[in-house]
Amino acid sequence: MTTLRSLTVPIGELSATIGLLEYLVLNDQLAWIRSGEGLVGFGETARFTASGPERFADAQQWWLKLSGDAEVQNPLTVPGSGLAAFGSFGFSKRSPFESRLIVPEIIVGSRDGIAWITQTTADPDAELSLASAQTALAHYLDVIPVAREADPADRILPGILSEAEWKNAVARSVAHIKAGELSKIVLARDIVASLGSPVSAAQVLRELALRYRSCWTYSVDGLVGSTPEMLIKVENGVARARVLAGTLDRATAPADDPDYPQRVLAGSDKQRHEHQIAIDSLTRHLEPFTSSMTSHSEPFVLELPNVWHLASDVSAELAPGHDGGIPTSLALVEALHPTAAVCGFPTSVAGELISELEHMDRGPYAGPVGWMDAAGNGEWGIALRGAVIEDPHTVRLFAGCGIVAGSNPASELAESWSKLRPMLEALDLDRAVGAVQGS
Ligand SMILES: C=C(O[C@H]1C=CC=C(C(=O)O)[C@@H]1O)C(=O)O
Repeated sequence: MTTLRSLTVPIGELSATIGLLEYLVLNDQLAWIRSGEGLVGFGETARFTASGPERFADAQQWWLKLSGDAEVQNPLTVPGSGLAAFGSFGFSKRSPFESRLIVPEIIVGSRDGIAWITQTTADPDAELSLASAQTALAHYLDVIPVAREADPADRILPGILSEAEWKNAVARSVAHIKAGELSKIVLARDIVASLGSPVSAAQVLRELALRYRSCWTYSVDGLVGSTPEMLIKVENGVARARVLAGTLDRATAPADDPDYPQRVLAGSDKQRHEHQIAIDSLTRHLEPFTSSMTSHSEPFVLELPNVWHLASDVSAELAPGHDGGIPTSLALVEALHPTAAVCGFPTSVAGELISELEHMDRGPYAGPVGWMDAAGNGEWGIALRGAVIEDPHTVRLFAGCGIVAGSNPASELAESWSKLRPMLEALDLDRAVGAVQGS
């Protein structure tokens, strides 16, 4: 294995209004942005790939060795500064999708008003200095951004299942739940954006990061989106999660009824049941790694531009493990994925039923996506409200819905469209939806 060298240098403050968004220029951009802050990566110095049930453990082993051997110069103590990797993991242990960790050549980071640049090289003779980092960054930024216009040939095509087939799968899920085999399953579907002119991933990311400022906008190797759900983040020994389950579409909400989300979402037994299963699964799996844990006693209503969600924030002090060390963010990801917000309960029964009823490989959709650093910190969202860019003209969008005994197939289908909307808007395809609905 090669030995990496990395240098981090603080840089002046970023633009207060757009922050890191000005660095979103490439189609193969690595990104993790919330409210203009986070990490943006350029180029690639090291990569790890794996699939199967051991993908998290293998990635962890690779990262510990790589970061342990690296020569790191980092004057900052900010999570994400110094040597760091972006990552995306497959949802299923049976998926052929290659989970990956990527160490970029350049990272521009920003957090709580502190900004920095990190350069990482595998070349033992390469110069590492602020000047070399700025030269490399300038080279990546030296592209003329092409503004993609909606193309008359743009189409939305049905995915693996037609709408009727997917509603049938929801009805079959409800029957399994009523038969007592499981209490919740999260059933997903895909649609395909077929584009007349090539997609601009950078433009999609900028649109998402501007519209969904409170979400985590991500981009790793063609997986792009803006997720409202934090699987786990670790910062200096403290873990935090944002659990979501329970959804209400804002597009069909009455304009003159401010209590509507509280009454219809927070007041719904069906939605609260769906949420409770998700929060229970997260806290049960996180608890063994903690010395104390706090969460809201009641879920709150999270308002996003497209939907309202029932949400619970969890925070926990991490306890040292058998080796005396605090668990890394990736170790927690391995323990927590897949939660009942994207799989169901019991996990194994729901997982089996998902493969039987969805008829598709989720790939990285609903898998962990994010970054980690050499100190064990990291932020791993759940790859929701996103898409896979399969080629410049083909983008596959995914959305899923928690199904419980009280679920109705037509309502779940409508809910899945509300979750597809962020990506459809970012692709300028939201007006084309009517053409495929009802297929
Ligand atoms: C599975 C998805 O959303 C999950 C997260 C929040 C709310 C959900 C729900 O209400 O069904 C889902 O559990 C998705 O967006 O594809």
